[in-house]
Amino acid sequence: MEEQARLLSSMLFNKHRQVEVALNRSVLAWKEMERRRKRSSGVISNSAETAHSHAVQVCEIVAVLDTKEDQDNAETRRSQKKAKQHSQLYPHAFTVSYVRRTRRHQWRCSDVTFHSASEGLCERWIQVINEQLSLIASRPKSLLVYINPFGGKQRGRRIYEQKVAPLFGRAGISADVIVTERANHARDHLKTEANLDKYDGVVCVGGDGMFSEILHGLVTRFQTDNGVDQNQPDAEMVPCSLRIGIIPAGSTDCICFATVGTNDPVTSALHIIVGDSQPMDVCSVHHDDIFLRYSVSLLGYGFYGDVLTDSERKRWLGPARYDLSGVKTFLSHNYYEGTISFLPAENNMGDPRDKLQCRSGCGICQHEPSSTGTQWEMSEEKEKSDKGGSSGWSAIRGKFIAINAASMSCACPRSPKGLSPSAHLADGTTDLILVRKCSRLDFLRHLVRHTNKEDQFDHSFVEVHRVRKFRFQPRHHELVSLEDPIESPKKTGFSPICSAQTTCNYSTCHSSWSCDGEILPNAAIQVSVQCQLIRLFARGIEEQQQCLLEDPCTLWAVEPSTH
Ligand SMILES: CCCCCCCCCCCCC/C=C/[C@@H](O)[C@H](COP(=O)(O)O)NC(=O)CCCCC
Ligand SMILES: Nc1ncnc2c1ncn2[C@@H]1O[C@H](COP(=O)(O)OP(=O)(O)O)[C@@H](O)[C@H]1O
Ligand SMILES: [Ca+2]
Repeated sequence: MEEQARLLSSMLFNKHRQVEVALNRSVLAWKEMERRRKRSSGVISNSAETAHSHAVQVCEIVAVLDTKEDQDNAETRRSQKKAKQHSQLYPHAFTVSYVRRTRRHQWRCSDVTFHSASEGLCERWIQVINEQLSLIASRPKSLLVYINPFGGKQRGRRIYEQKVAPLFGRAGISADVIVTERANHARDHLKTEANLDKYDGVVCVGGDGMFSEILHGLVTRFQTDNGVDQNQPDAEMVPCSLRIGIIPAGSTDCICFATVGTNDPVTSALHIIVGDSQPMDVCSVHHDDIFLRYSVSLLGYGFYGDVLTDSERKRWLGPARYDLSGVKTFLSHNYYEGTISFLPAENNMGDPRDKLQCRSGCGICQHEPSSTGTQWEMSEEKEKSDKGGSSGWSAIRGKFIAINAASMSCACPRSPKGLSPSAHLADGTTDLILVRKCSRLDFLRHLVRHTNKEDQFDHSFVEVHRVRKFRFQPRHHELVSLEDPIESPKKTGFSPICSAQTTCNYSTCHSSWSCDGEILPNAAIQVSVQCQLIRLFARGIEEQQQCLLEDPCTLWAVEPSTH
């Protein structure tokens, strides 16, 4: 940690022990005086929080508040006589609320209260800490919150009111809350009505489907306001300046899980409060040059499309609908024919099998969209110059059980490493996973590997490509010859378990695309990745060692500038 001058340093009391408290521009630290004397010959620990020395990054302070009389008295009531005397001697106090990391990427809000005999000193501490917090421009002050009361286990409203709103209140964030009354309420409100100038961000309380509504509302609003025609697949899109926060209250919560590392409402609320920012790729999906939808997580045809279609009929089951539909779809064991064409990403963009996971501060995602745009233009150039010959595009025709495009890992509680563990959140590419026709047992092996440490791509029937664009054409669109009738849907291995089809028509011989949990109306699609089109109130998944400050003791090394 770079040594910085202290802004403030005082002898205060915490839990009736004398502590030296010091603040510089980046760290608030405190250590017990008595214990320090006792361990003069001992080793000073390097960790962020030892028994004697504590440090909190200023950027992770949630709030500092004057500690009210009644809190003080409550503390006194709990303690013994000595403590009571102590609190009479030091009646003034302030409380710092800060982010504390717990297990599995979860954050909690902890409090530390410092007491003093001097009211003025406490006021000074509150003022100086607040001054430092106000310098953090990335922190939101005003938010627009949409709650889906019916997402997941229908706990969205309660989660917001009980876990999130109190934290926003403590951090001094004002929030306008809209509880949605119908599907697409949030999307439509954002598209046309909401006065976005009033807000520093939009918060979505719900699942991936609800996030998708917010995404569509915001992205469409920004394109409309800037005269961008979304029906043009090659239009240069305008990034959204408002960040989106996700309070997970859905069934899969993949977008939250893959960007934060957990689907925990309190953790998400704290990432919003500290003003995190995580850029994210968005795929635009078109059919015959008509805009269909945007996707940030999974575009899945075949298996995942069929699971979703079936699960929609079982919404009343809540999140369990996916398990039931998953088993049913697995047993159906359908495969689908078609041609997938794709424009591969440049070699320096890594490979879906390179085991380089996208983590907080990921180097691959650090490129500004403009620089990635340059590479993109090079690909476009290559594509144009090669027209008629062997272009940069590749095409694969085949029989597929699943075609998945994962623009991020798609990690979620069901699959903690995700569909494509090395996919990047903001690199301008999507990982195309092609699962060819195989036996049920092989497909089961492939699925099970999503839940353990084995490589789900290490099968002869699975291939994976990192791409910037792709197109899919189902076979029934390619073939019109009656001499080559198409059966539907195709079964592999055993005889059909679910309803057998004997004739083919458009509706039965194709699957559907699941687009972040919404069904697309067309099977033939064109997809382009729009690099870093949106930003979330998140920071990507933290490496474990990022959870510790380097050395809180460095703050003690410099002389105080203020007392
Ligand atoms: C034998 C064990 C097999 C386990 C396989 C697990 C593989 C799970 C990968 C899940 C990827 C999820 C990608 C995200 C999809 C969501 O957008 C979508 C909608 O979410 P929500 O709005 O919150 O409901 N969820 C799904 O499509 C669920 C897929 C479940 C598949 C079993
Ligand atoms: N008030 C509402 N009534 C009905 N549907 C809604 C409402 N608000 C949002 N939705 C829709 O509910 C769907 C599922 O929402 P989501 O929050 O993702 O829950 P889940 O993860 O359980 O699918 C979304 O497609 C969204 O458009
Ligand atoms: Ca990506």
